[in-house]
Amino acid sequence: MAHIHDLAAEISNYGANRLKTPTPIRFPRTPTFASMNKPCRFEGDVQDLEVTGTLPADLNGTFFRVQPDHRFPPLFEDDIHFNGDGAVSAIRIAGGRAHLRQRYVRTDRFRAEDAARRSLFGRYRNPWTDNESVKGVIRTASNTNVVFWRGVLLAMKEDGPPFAMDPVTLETLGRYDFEGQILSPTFTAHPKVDPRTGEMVCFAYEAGGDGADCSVDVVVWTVDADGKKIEECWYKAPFAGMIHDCGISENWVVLALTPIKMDLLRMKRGGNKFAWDPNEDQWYGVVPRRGAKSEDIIWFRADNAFHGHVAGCYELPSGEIVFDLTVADGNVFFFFPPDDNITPPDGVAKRNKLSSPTTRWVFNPKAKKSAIRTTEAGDADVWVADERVKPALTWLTNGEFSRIDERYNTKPYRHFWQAVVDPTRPYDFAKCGPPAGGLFNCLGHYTWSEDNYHTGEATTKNDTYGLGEEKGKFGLEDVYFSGPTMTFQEPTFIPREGGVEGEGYLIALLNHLDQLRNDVVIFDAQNLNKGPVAVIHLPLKLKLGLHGNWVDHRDIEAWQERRAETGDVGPVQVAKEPLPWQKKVDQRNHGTGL
Ligand SMILES: C=Cc1ccc(O)c(OC)c1
Ligand SMILES: [Fe+2]
Repeated sequence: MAHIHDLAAEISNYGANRLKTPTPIRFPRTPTFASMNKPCRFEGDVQDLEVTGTLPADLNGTFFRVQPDHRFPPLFEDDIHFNGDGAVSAIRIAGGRAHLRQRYVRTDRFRAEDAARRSLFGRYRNPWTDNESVKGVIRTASNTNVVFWRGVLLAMKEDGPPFAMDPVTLETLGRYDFEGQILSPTFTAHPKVDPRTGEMVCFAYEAGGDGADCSVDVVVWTVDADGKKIEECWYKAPFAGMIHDCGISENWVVLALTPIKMDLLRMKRGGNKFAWDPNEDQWYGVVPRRGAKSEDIIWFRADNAFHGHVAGCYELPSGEIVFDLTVADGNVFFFFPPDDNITPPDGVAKRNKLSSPTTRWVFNPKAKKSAIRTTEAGDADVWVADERVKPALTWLTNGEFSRIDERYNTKPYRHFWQAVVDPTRPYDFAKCGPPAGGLFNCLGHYTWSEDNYHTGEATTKNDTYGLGEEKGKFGLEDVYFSGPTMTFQEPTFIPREGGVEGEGYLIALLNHLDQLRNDVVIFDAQNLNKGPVAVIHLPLKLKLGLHGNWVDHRDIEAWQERRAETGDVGPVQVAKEPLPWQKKVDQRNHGTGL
């Protein structure tokens, strides 16, 4: 008889792709749950982490980041990383010491599954694959971003509302509806704060119904620095696709609509929510930040491509909008392949290797536009620019997760940072296997050249706009290569108090793919090539996360005072009532005696 350890690899809880038994706990033996992405599921605290180098004495704050991390084995064996429960890590740095705290976000989804001690929610953003018992329960896993807002940490995923956590204890306080002001079924994971006004500009897509009906309704809000919703306007998108990130300039919001499309029939059949459409354009919706009306939107379209994350967005003296983001030349989300019923397989262009340059668009918000009608938008107009757009500039950086010094949101900026893919560097495949999540083996610091840096006062040399293909033509590159057994997660910029743009530190998680363990690395943000100034060693493996942010501890303390019972703002109020779409589900269930 085989030894019990030899059997482990052969035993599966799945048959025909379905979870057959919730116990004993066994995750699928698929790449989604292997290597760096083996479930972590750790909740706890580690005080006084080991450090190599010296933690800068002026650092007093917390690096918050979030990872998808399935609490239970999923209902479907082929489940995807993006469907994991949000687990928030907080790296608290002060007085030259560092500490780790990690907690799951107690979403409604988490609580329902925790009570049942098994998974109940099915495929990514497809409620037709759920257990009947969770009908009407908010499905979001809050696994994409953690944003500090007016004293609370908001854990966000674009398929549902944010959940508020205490930034010190990481206790989940509850669903956050902005004190009853925002009741949409969905909410972005990429809100943007205007450093000049303190406003948060946010949006939602698939926002018109229950958040799972493939609606083309898009909404953009502004919440002011005092927490009051001061702007709200609803728009129609040309199709039900994904709008993951946005940019804000002083007067405009730019929404990037990516050609991965939802399909309700496919969902009802138990299939994927999204499918890549290689025949669809990439679109950019431009709307005014103030006093907008639904017909003010202008959708610009360009050749098919896949959006990454936004670096900067600002206006030129001409009134045109500069919008910079990485744009890949194929389907980055391989787990949402084209739908054979919609895109015949032989019509799909074969792409063997994706390139992901930093792409600059210059949009004229006054461009001529025409109304089109679509089945999805019904009687409503969809406003589309008459002329297609082309990139103003394509800088052949090859990375993702662009970040800037966010004190320069809405303004001309000079610096950005990315997790960089450099396939020419050595990689130890024997020790590491395929690099889970992508070969982000470098961190890059990019500085736009004089010609491509628009201070807002200086006039622009228009001749620098052109389709240059040459690497390095558009600015300077400062890169650090981690080594053949390591990759990076998204970097976050930490500004130095009183410093100019880009002066400060860069913090990121480092994946040791051979040891299956993580470090936290801190660099001088302008000298990545010199290597980290400090490395914090975590005694465990986290998972591949999405986004993170640094919060200065003085901000947390100031808000603790304001949010005390006796403070001028008072304790945060979490949602007290179900969302409007949930109330309708309740009524339906009463009607049928359920
Ligand atoms: C990176 C983008 C992205 C887009 C949608 C998601 O649901 C998500 O979950 C972690 C991540
Ligand atoms: Fe993102």
